[in-house]
Amino acid sequence: MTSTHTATATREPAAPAGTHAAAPLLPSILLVGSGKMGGAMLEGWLAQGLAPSVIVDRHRDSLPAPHRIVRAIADIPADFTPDVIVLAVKPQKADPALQDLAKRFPAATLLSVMAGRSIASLKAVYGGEKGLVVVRAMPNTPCLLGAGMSGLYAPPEATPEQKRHCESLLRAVGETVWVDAEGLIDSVTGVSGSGPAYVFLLAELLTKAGVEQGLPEETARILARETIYGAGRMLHTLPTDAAELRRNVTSPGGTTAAALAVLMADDAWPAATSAAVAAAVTRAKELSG
Ligand SMILES: NC(=O)C1=CN([C@@H]2O[C@H](COP(=O)(O)OP(=O)(O)OC[C@H]3O[C@@H](n4cnc5c(N)ncnc54)[C@H](O)[C@@H]3O)[C@@H](O)[C@H]2O)C=CC1
Ligand SMILES: O=C(O)[C@@H]1CCC=N1
Repeated sequence: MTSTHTATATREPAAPAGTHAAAPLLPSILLVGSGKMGGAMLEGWLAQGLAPSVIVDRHRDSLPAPHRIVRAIADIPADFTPDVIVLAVKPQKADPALQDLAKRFPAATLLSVMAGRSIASLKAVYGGEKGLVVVRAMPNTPCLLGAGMSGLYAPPEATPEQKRHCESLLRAVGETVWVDAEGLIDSVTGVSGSGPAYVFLLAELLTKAGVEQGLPEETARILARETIYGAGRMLHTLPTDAAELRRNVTSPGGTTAAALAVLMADDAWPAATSAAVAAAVTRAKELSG
């Protein structure tokens, strides 16, 4: 994996939505799909200063001027040509949108955040027109708070400007890394694209375990949530790596050692985490199209 933004180089995430109104303009976009992922990115982009853009989604009603919202690709204003088309619909539902986009924008920079769908499959559906360049990205929903993590892959034909445009959009909502093989986007999906769900599951399970140990549910929920937040902040902020931070909590012969003996057994978290990430990557490859 290559990284133009290493963890140390871009340690601080983009500011949360609403705090960077005077930031330089991001490129203009045509965002197709403003659901959980497209909508999360859009909130950050709007806060950061997006060049006049158009959003296509039946399920979104309003957008601040000068941006425009339309319900279908056929309704995109005739005077509008985006710097980047961002495709954030479900991978299994992208083909009709791709075919409509191809008629309107035969030459375009397409930034796909869809899990699995390969560049080859997207270009095959887009048609034989010359000039389509597809960059793939795998963001995650913490983009909503400017704390996203995105992996990007650009094919050799992508120009520096196309790469810069795509990277600037993801950098506006969090941290970015470039990978140097398209298949590694599936690996990114298994780790950080789906990753927030693993952490939310941990919060659910810690809450349940706390209740089993006699805590009121709301108390257990707060303990779990704030523990994950605090540990995440330490990981993000301190130069210390995760293993060292874990050891710092673990007194010899103490309570944490007792818990970790259960969690770190070969057939417990080490095996379950590897199998879970592998399952996500396998599913991404099934969706490749
Ligand atoms: N949810 C997540 O955490 C992540 C999702 N992704 C990717 O983002 C994409 C979207 O996922 P979600 O946001 O979770 O799904 P979603 O179902 O919340 O959003 C999809 C949106 O696309 C809209 N849509 C569907 N067909 C359309 C069309 N032809 N034209 C315009 N809009 C259309 C729907 O109205 C909906 O609002 C997927 O490809 C997924 O793989 C990537 C990273 C993380
Ligand atoms: O579950 C999914 O397929 C998408 C991609 C990564 C996160 N959500």
